[in-house]
Parts: sequence; C-alpha cells; structure tokens
Amino acid sequence: MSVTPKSPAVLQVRDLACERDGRRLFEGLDFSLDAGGAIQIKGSNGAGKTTLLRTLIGSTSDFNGEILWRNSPFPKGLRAMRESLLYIGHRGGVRGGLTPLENLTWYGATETSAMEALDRVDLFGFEGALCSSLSAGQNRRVALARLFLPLSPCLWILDEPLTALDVTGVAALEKQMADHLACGGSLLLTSHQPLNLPGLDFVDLSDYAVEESFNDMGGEHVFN
Ligand SMILES: Nc1ncnc2c1ncn2[C@@H]1O[C@H](COP(=O)(O)OP(=O)(O)OP(=O)(O)O)[C@@H](O)[C@H]1O
Repeated sequence: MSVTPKSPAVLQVRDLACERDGRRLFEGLDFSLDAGGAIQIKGSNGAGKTTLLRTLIGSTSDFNGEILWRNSPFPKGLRAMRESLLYIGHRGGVRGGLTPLENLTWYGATETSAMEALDRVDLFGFEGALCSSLSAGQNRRVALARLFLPLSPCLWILDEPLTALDVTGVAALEKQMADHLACGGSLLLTSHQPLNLPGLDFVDLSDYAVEESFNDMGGEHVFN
C-alpha cells in the first residue's frame, strides 16, 4: 500500500499567547502550516487576528509560546523566514505620493514585471497616476499586485486582502492564491469574507480567547 507523504510543515505555532497593551487576547494557540497549505485566521473584531500576524512577522515580541520556521525556533527562525516572506498588512504598504509603477519598483520589481503585475490586477492605464488619487479598491489592487510579481516568496501572510475588492478582483486573487499553493507556496490570511480556495483550513481565535472578568475587590481586570 502506498502512503502519500505529508507535506513538511513550514510554520509551526505552539501554545501561543499574545497580548496587546498588557491585555491577553488569546492563549493555547496551536497550528501548523504546510508547504502548499493555506490557513484562514477567523475571529470577531478585536479578537487578535492582526496581532497574531504581526507577531508571526516579528513586529512584536509580546508573546508566550513557541513559533518555528522550518523547525527553527524564533528569533533565529524569524530571520530565515523573512527571506521567504511576503507580508501585506491592513494598510497594504502603498505610498500615496508614488504612482502604482513607482510603488512596485520601490519593492524591487523591474519596470517590465511591474507593468505586467499591474495589468494582471486590471490597473493598466493607471500606472502613472498618484496612488493618493486612486480609489480604495484600486489602492488595494496596487498592494496585491506584489503577489503577481515573478519569484514571489514562498510564504504569503495577508491581512484582510479582500477588503475593498470587487467581485472580479476577488476572483483574480483567489486564482493567484490557488496557483501559489499549487507551486508549493504557503498562505496565512485573515478575512471577514468567505474565500473560494480549495483545501483552505481555518483557525478560529474565538476558540482560544481569554475570558475577561472584573475583580470587585481591587477593580482590576483578571483573566480566567
Ligand atoms: N493601535 C492599537 N493600540 C492599542 N491597542 C490596540 C490597537 N489596535 C488594536 N488594539 C487592541 O488589540 C486588540 C486586538 O486587535 P487586532 O487588531 O489584533 O484585532 P483583529 O482581530 O485583527 O480585529 P479586526 O477584525 O477588527 O481587524 C483589540 O481588541 C484592541 O483592544
């Protein structure tokens, strides 16, 4: 009997707890992201999804637990992970004072590949406009055009990538994500909207939320 070999885990999170301004948001979080795998982080507003992503990319070290990149624990693993990481945050990293073309070349793209990527996100003709003069959805497309550049890194971490995108924009992004996974890339994202992506797994932060209660004696917040 042949057994299909399991894809190796690229990112592992073990017993993770994260805080923001001294308030614990979640604890006991465990998951593993494989090569070719995709995970959507779910949770209500304020559950800590962005905080989790920012922790994983090393923007905050305010956590307990263990994070490993290819079996190498942070912080050593983080340095290696950054070489393979493409992170697009809430704000998309688009500079309003630059054009779409300039934004992409600022990230290291050649002019030719930048133009091709802008074409793929339907921004052909807008490459020379100032991003500050574009709509929210067009700016989101500028941000996401980075996913259409050649030789994209193997781990995509995307915070709310579908925000402000229209139906065709969502479909194009889903297709690009599926191609990325088929090539062995990995994807971790947050989204309040459903995503049509085969094999997508889910991690719901509400399963790891810390119950907050009020301590009558001292008036301090305590966590159960
Ligand atoms: N800029 C900030 N300064 C201080 N505390 C913040 C800030 N942003 C968020 N927080 C706190 O951290 C908690 C988690 O926020 P986070 O942005 O990680 O949640 P989220 O799950 O991504 O929410 P949303 O779905 O609304 O984007 C919030 O409940 C809030 O109390």
